[in-house]
Parts: sequence; C-alpha cells; structure tokens
Amino acid sequence: MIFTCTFMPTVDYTAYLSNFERGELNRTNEVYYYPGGKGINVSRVVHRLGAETVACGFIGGFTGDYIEDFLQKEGIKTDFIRTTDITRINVKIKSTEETELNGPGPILNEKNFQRLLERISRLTEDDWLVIAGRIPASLPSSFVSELATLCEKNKVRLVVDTSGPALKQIMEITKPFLIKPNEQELGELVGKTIHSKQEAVGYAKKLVGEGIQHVVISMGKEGALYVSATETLAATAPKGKLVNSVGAGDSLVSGFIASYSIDGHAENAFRYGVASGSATAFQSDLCKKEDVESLLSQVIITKL
Ligand SMILES: Nc1ncnc2c1ncn2[C@@H]1O[C@H](COP(=O)(O)OP(=O)(O)OP(=O)(O)O)[C@@H](O)[C@H]1O
Ligand SMILES: O=P(O)(O)OC[C@@]1(O)O[C@H](CO)[C@@H](O)[C@@H]1O
Repeated sequence: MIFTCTFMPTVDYTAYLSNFERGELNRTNEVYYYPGGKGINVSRVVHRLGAETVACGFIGGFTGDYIEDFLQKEGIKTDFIRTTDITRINVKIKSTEETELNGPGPILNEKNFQRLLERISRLTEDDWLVIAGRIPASLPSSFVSELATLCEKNKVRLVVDTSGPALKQIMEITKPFLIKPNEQELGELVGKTIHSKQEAVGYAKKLVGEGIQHVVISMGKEGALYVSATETLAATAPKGKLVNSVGAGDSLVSGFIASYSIDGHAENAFRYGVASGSATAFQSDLCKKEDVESLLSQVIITKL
C-alpha cells in the first residue's frame, strides 16, 4: 500500500484568465477547486495509475471536509487527522505566466503528532510512505526523528519530497528509498548553487553514496536526471503546451512509484515518472493513465 502524508494540505483555487494585472480588478474566465498538497497529489495520481493508496495528514474545517469528500468520491482511501484550524486555500493564477499564493499551514499540537505516529507505526515492509510538501514550523524535530526511526525499524519504503531541514534530519536516522528535488531544492539540500546537469549528477551521486537508493532531479521542460548506485540516466520531457505545471513534480514521483511497485525496474519507472510529470503539465488537473501512456514513447532516455 502507498501511504501519503501531507502535513499541510490545501484546496488549490486555480484561476485562468487571459491577462493578469497586478493592483487591478481582474476577472477570471475559468476556475477549479482541486484538493492539493504534494502528498494528496501523489495519492490522486498513483490511484489513477492503478496503485492502492491511502491519503493521510492533517485537515480541518470546511476545506478539510471538501478535500476528504473529493478524494473519497475519486475512490481514494483517506485516514486524515482533524485539526481545529481550517485547511488552507492556495491560489494558483494561470495567465501569461503562472503565479502562486500558498497559505500557511495549521498549528499542530502534541496530540496531532502522536496520532500520526500511531498510524505510521502500523506500516510494514510491504508499504510505502510518501512524505511530500511543506512541513509546518510547529513540527518538533523530535517528531521527525521518531517518524524516521519507525520507518527504519519497520523497513518501510520512504519517499521524501520536501524542502527544508526535515530531509537532512530524516537522513541521520534512515535512508529514503527515493527523493525528487528539482535543481533548486537539490542545491538547498547540499548547500551549493547548481550551475549544470553535471554538477547536479555529482551531488546526486554523493547522496546515493550516503545511502539514498534513488535520486530523481526534475528539471521542468528539460526533463529529469536519475542516479542510483548502478545507473545514471537523463530523460527528455515530451513536448507540449504548458497548461498548469502545479503537481508536475508530484506526478513524476507518482509515476515512478506506481511503475516501480509493479516490477522493480528503475529505468521503466523513471520513464513512466517523466511521462506522468509532462502529462500533468499539459492539462489543468493531474494526469490520467491514458495521458501518461500516450507520452511514453516521447521520453528519450540516455545513459550518462
Ligand atoms: N513545460 C513542461 N513541458 C514538458 N514537461 C514538463 C513541463 N514542466 C514540467 N514537466 C514535466 O514534469 C516533471 C516535473 O516538473 P518540475 O521539474 O517542474 O517539478 P517541480 O519543480 O517539482 O514542480 P512542482 O513543485 O510544481 O510539482 C519534469 O521532469 C517534466 O517531466
Ligand atoms: O506549500 P507546499 O506544501 O510547499 O506546496 C503546496 C503546493 O503548491 O504543492 C502542490 C504542487 O506540488 C500544490 O497542490 C500545492 O498548492
């Protein structure tokens, strides 16, 4: 089972308009209300790709109800912990360029953390845990350590797609199965500015040397890089019209996991992941299986 944990879910209010003027009254042409947050996006995509998933994390208020209801209507199992704070709404403005306004997350308390640890303690070596998205400042570092210790003890396959200090802290205790930084996030993780693909590969190899099994570096329309102990690959991204890049990175993670969980073949998983990221970038909502499969032949993989 693929469990996703989203500490700070959101309703993504996604508005399309032909021209966005700062400081003016703007009227939108089309709007959508998608349940969001990186882990929730992963649950939605892996479910569409045919894998079994449970979406966990913290939700509250009317927006929390909306998210849970939406996911359940899509057939996704949920196991959220309720907060007294209302789940945030993130505004995504799609005009000649993409502008995002992400809200702050809930204030979490000790009881919330304990409930989440209790859920995580039930996972086994047959399970995946995807920790994705921003981690709230109210989360004590002892909690992150406890979470990592449980995953290490129960041999859970841990996928981490978050920025900030949490990943470094997790790595002191357990080695994630997969991480998927973009170039900027990789730079933050290793404390360097990355100027080229060669540099990105070099840092990814260092992380693999420290024990992470698979590092995928996403590069938007330039495609992605993949490094493991035995392979270094580059993939081109399919060409198409960018409609909404929100969730493209999450779709890459989802495609990789959904494919790897079937046959454990990393190159196939990488190809499937890149096609999933692009399929999402080319439409308003997240990708569906048929969109991904129609793009697979356009992903060209080169060994580096
Ligand atoms: N304009 C684009 N054209 C084609 N493919 C794209 C485009 N943008 C993104 N993708 C695909 O999606 C993948 C992930 O995109 P990106 O590198 O933007 O992730 P990210 O920075 O994590 O994004 P986000 O945080 O918004 O999900 C890329 O590797 C690529 O396959
Ligand atoms: O504020 P965070 O947690 O870093 O990012 C949240 C977010 O931008 O990420 C997803 C796309 O990856 C969106 O669904 C969501 O609004």
